[in-house]
Amino acid sequence: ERSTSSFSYSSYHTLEEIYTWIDTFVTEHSDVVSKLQIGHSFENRSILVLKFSTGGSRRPAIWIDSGIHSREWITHATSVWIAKKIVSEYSKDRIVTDVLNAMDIFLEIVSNPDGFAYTHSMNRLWRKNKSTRPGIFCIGVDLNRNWKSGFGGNGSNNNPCSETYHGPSPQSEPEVAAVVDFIMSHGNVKALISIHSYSQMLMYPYGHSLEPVSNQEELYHLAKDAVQALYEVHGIEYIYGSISTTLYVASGITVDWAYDSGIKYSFSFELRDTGRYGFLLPATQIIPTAQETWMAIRTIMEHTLHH
Ligand SMILES: CS(=N)(=N)C[C@@H](Cc1ccccc1)C(=O)O
Ligand SMILES: [Zn+2]
Repeated sequence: ERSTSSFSYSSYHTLEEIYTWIDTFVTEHSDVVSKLQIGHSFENRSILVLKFSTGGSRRPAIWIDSGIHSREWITHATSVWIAKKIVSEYSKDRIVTDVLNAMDIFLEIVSNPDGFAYTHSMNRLWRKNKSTRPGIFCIGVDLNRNWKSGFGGNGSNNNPCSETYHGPSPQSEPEVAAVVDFIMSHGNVKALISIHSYSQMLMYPYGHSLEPVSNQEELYHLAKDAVQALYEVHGIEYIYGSISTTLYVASGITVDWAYDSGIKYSFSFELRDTGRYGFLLPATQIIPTAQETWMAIRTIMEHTLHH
């Protein structure tokens, strides 16, 4: 469509609709937003990242990704709404203005485009990417088990038919390698937020081990403040803590790699709900979910700016 104001933020959209929206959004806000292509998926779809920047060069940055698990549709929809929120709050909201005057924000809305297209075409509950390998008869790698930190450990699976198949080697998947290459070459990413659904949780490393990270106290209190900011919007309650102690042991995950790569503010969200609808969250909950999630993310951004 010609303008993002005719886009329905309270509906779920296809990959093509989101990619078209991205082009319109960048055109409309070209003073602050640009579109980067950081790579291609296994099936050769573009992997796109929105860059929010008000100037400078190689400013400290915040990375946000959603949709690594393709069936978690609420996460892409939340990221689209948040993209719009960032540009509408700049020069209005003091925290957003301060953040964007000092830092860049990178937002990868569709981290698993092949899987996402497949959830629209063939299998709504597809989770993994769509990679195939000779002699292996099951499709896809769990992109939240393919990262180097703790790769192949407990809470990931060596069986290609498993939903938590970690792949043949760390970063074997183009969708993961593209993000690793981008963040490593940028070299100044201070915070990473990886958005999943569902369970209503805000978690931080480690997933692959029970040992606390060095700044565990700081992350605990930041998560507490973020969850409180979220709660104040619609009264939705989140639990928070380290992944391995709050949820389960999971190895080769995004936030463990980020943390071990020096990104000390690494978080993973599990958005609404707690299982009533699960991955099939009704579209009527998109905007309320995005509104509350934004307040938690804004809290994390503010802390990152000042520490
Ligand atoms: C329901 S789910 N698949 N999003 C749960 C998700 C939990 C998790 C999130 C972040 C880091 C580690 C683990 C996973 O198993 O990958
Ligand atoms: Zn997930």
